[in-house]
This record gives sequence, structure tokens and C-alpha cells, in this order.
Amino acid sequence: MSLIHLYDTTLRDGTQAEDVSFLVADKIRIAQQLDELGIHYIEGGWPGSNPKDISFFKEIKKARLKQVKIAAFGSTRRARSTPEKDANIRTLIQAEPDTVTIFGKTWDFHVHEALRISLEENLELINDSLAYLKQHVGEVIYDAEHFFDGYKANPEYALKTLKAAEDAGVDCIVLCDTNGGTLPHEIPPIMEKVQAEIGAALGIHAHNDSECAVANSLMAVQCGAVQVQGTINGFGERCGNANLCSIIPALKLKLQHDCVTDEQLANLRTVSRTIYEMANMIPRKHQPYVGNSAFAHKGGVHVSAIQRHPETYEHIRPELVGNVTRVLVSDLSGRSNILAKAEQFNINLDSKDPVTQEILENIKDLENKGFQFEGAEASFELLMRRALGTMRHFFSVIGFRVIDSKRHEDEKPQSEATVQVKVGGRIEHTAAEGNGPVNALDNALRKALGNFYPQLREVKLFDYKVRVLPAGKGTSSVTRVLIESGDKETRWGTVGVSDNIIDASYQALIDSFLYKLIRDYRAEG
Ligand SMILES: CC(=O)SCCNC(=O)CCNC(=O)[C@H](O)C(C)(C)COP(=O)(O)OP(=O)(O)OC[C@H]1O[C@@H](n2cnc3c(N)ncnc32)[C@H](O)[C@@H]1OP(=O)(O)O
Ligand SMILES: CC(=O)C(=O)O
Repeated sequence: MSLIHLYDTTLRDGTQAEDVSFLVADKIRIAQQLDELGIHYIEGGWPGSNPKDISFFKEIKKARLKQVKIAAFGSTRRARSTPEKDANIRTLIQAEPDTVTIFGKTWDFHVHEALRISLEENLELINDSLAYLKQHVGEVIYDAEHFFDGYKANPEYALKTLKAAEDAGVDCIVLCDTNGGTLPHEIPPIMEKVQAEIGAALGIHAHNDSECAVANSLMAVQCGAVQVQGTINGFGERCGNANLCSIIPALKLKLQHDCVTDEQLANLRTVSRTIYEMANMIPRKHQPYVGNSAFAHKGGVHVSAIQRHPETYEHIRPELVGNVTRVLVSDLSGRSNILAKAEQFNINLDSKDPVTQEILENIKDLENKGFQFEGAEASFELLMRRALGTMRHFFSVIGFRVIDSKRHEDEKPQSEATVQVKVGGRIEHTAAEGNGPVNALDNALRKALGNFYPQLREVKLFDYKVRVLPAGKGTSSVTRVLIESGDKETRWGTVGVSDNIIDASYQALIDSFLYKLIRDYRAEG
């Protein structure tokens, strides 16, 4: 099938999203990642807007890029000016990009209300801005802002604006659903009318306010659009732009359009996560194709079937986009979930072994008490090993005591913990302070156990989540503590539940240390 040009605007429209901002160095790194991904155009910013974007266009010239074209973004000239004199148009040319993209008004309402000029003047400024840019830049793209709303309000005028752009010799006219209110069924009849009047190549730029940006973009491609604009992870103004992480696999795997290579597609999840990281945002777990949950199976019926054939509950093979199948364990599990996990943990377990049913019942009982194993796979592995009697005995905790004191109103509270552990025949009694009672207990346990197992000093606590379980008992409610720990190689999750928050934390901490010891012990063979 034909080549569809991927036009990424993460660095321009993406940064119009609340909470998203990139430094110039971040923008360069993202551009390199997008180039590796096989994106054809990167809209790097609006040089007429701020010094950071001017600097991006300078710096990007020094970066080694393989194939991507760098586009600079701006608007048609201001009214009562000329393209030569317009500061915004001058900065676009001075940025020396491969491509310039400018937006102009299509909707008569915007011409009257936002620009406050006549409809005729708007046609002139679209045409002369683009014609002038075409004399100075190799490739010029025209974003017809609010095209679908404009067409619905005044089709004749909307088409005249496109004609004004086409007459200026633009390389592509992009139909924008700027307010994101268009629904997929509206795209084909409007595009058909456009194609009857306009011969230029067409593109689509959709926003996600009706949650239809990806659907509208794919529909536009089906109707003949050859360029799709979007952003990685759907970042963008208000509810975001069309998400290229969903559009790219759909184009390639489902619509058989040439856009990126198989190897580039397999890098999609990495690019998505890197860009979340650079935006300092937590990746969206349930994001289609690239999210952690995109191929995570929880229901026992699903797990049983995917083990027979993955396609029973997976719309594509996850590795095609760099993702993996995951099996979750919860009170919705069946024996298949337990067996899948056993295989993942290298534990021999037979579906007919009564211990499989015992583990399943144990899980359901514990989840009913407030445990949650989806985010605590390490605790689940320990539970399995305990049930099978294959758990090595590393240590036992004889007891602990935690003291939290605040002696004066203006004094910081102090936390101290003492623990007594037994390893082999030896008993160790230690005390430690900490920033709060849980930290003090963590420090005391590490100090006591570290004498026997120095590798526990490598364990870092990455996340600590407390959830009060709804029992309506206020501060005496049951609490669940989920801990994410890790060392230099990997991370793992553990859980504890108790009506005492220190005890719940203690259970999760102990599971975390035990998991580390088991892993190291296994690695040593
Ligand atoms: C649909 C989109 O996403 S378009 C991109 C939107 N992105 C941004 O706005 C981010 C970057 N913007 C900026 O840095 C600033 O808004 C600037 C530098 C572009 C302009 O700043 P200012 O000159 O202070 O103007 P301000 O932002 O208040 O208002 C926008 C101006 O652009 C004009 N304008 C809006 N669209 C167009 C257009 N397509 N063609 C020409 N002028 C336009 C408005 O009429 C208004 O002009 P006026 O102040 O003379 O009435
Ligand atoms: C051009 C653009 O960003 C829009 O119309 O949404």
C-alpha cells in the first residue's frame, strides 16, 4: 500500500499540553528518537514564539539525523502587514528548516471573531503568506485550522480558503479538527467534497476532545490523506492530539500502509516511555499498544485461552510494538493464571496438583482481606514457594519495636526502631533511627540482616504506597502497603496488609528482603 507520511508535533502541539515542557536538550534527544523511529517530519516548534524554539532550530542542525525533515511552525501573516514585513514569517525563514508549516483560518466565525478582518482579506493573507514562503523554503505545508467546523458552518468559504492555499503552490494541505469535536462518520463526505475541488495532497491533524482523534485520522487516511499529524502518547492542547503510538501500528499492521520498518515499529514502546520520562510523567498504564496493561491478562478465562493461543485475546502480537504479554494474579484468577506465573518464576507446578487449587484459594482469600497481588508479584512468588514448601529459610524476625516521639510542640518528631533477628543459630539485636517509623524499621532490619546478607544493602526503596481499605473505621481501618524495591538489575513489588500501618509496612519490607535473597541465591545456582 501507499506511503503515509508521519508528521510528529510532540515538540510543538505536544508542548501545548498542560504539564508538558521540554528543554532544548530534551527536544534534540526526542528528535533523535523520532528520527530512529522512522517519523518523516518533526515539527520542532514555533520560532516566532520564544527564544527556546529559535535555539532548537540552531541546535538541531548539529544533530546527526538519518532521514527526518525538520519543520518550523507559525501562522499566516498578521492583517495590515505584508509577508516580507511580518516578524513571524521572517523568523520562520531565518530558522532555515527543511519545511515550514503555517496555519490559517478556515472558519468564517474565526475570521470575524478572532482576526476581526473581512473574509476576503483572510483569503489574501493565506495566499500571499504561503506564496512568499514558497519562494524562500523548499517545502511548505498549510494547516487549515478548524477545517471541519469551518466546512460545516460555511462550506463554500472553507473551500475557498483551501483554494487560496493551493493557488500559492503549497505541497500539502492539512485538514485540522482543531476543536476535536468531529466524529468519524463526518470525515468521508467532507473529504469527498474537498477532493472534488482541491488537487493538492491532503493531510489530517486531529485533536482528541471527543476521544476520536485516532479514529478520525485513520478514517482520513482511508479517504486519501497522505500525511498524518499527531504526537507521541497523544500529548497536546486540552485533551491532546491524535496519538501516533496508536496510529503507526494501525497503519502498518492493520491497514498495510508503508510508514515505518518492522524494526522501527518494535521500538515504539521504548520511544513512548522515553518521552514520558523526558516530560517527567508517569506512563499511562492502559495506553493501547504500548502501555504496561495493553497485553496484561487478568480474567482466568482469558489467561486459559491465551495460553492455548495468544490471538484469542490479543489483537496483535505485543512484540511487534516492543511490548510483552503479562499475566496478572488476583481474585479473578483461575488455575491458568497460577500456572502461567509458575512458569514465569521457573516453578514446577502441575495443573492437577492439589497445591495449585490451594494457592488459588489462598489468593482469593487474601485479596478478600485486602491484599492485592497485581502490583506485588514478588510477594506472590514467595506465597507460591511457601505453599510448595520450597522456600529456603534465610532468617526469622523474633520481634521489633518502633518508637515515635515528639517531646516539644516545635521539635521535629523522632523515630527509632529496634529489631531482633535470628539467622542460623545467631541472634542479632540492633537499633536504628529514621525519617519516620517505617524508615527507622527499614534501617534497623537492614542493619541487623546486613551482617549476614550484605547484598541487602543494595536494595533501594523506589515507591511506598499506602491505601486505607474502605471499612468506615477511620484511623483504625485496615491498611494495605505496596512497596516497590529494586537493585541495580531489576525492580519488584511486595505487599502487606494489617490494621496497623507499621505491621503492614513490616510485612512488605520482609517480603522485599526475602525476594532479593531468593533471586541472588537462584542466580548463584
Ligand atoms: C491551533 C493551534 O494550535 S495554533 C498554535 C497555538 N500555539 C500558540 O499560540 C503558542 C505560541 N504562541 C505565542 O507564543 C504567542 O501567542 C505569539 C508569539 C504567537 C503571539 O503573541 P502576541 O503577539 O502577544 O499575540 P496573542 O497571543 O495575544 O494573540 C494572538 C494574535 O495572533 C493573531 N492570529 C491568530 N491566528 C492567526 C493567523 N492564523 N494568522 C494571523 N494572525 C493570527 C490574533 O489575531 C492575535 O493578533 P492581535 O493580537 O493582533 O489581535
Ligand atoms: C494547527 C493546529 O495545531 C490545529 O489546528 O489544531
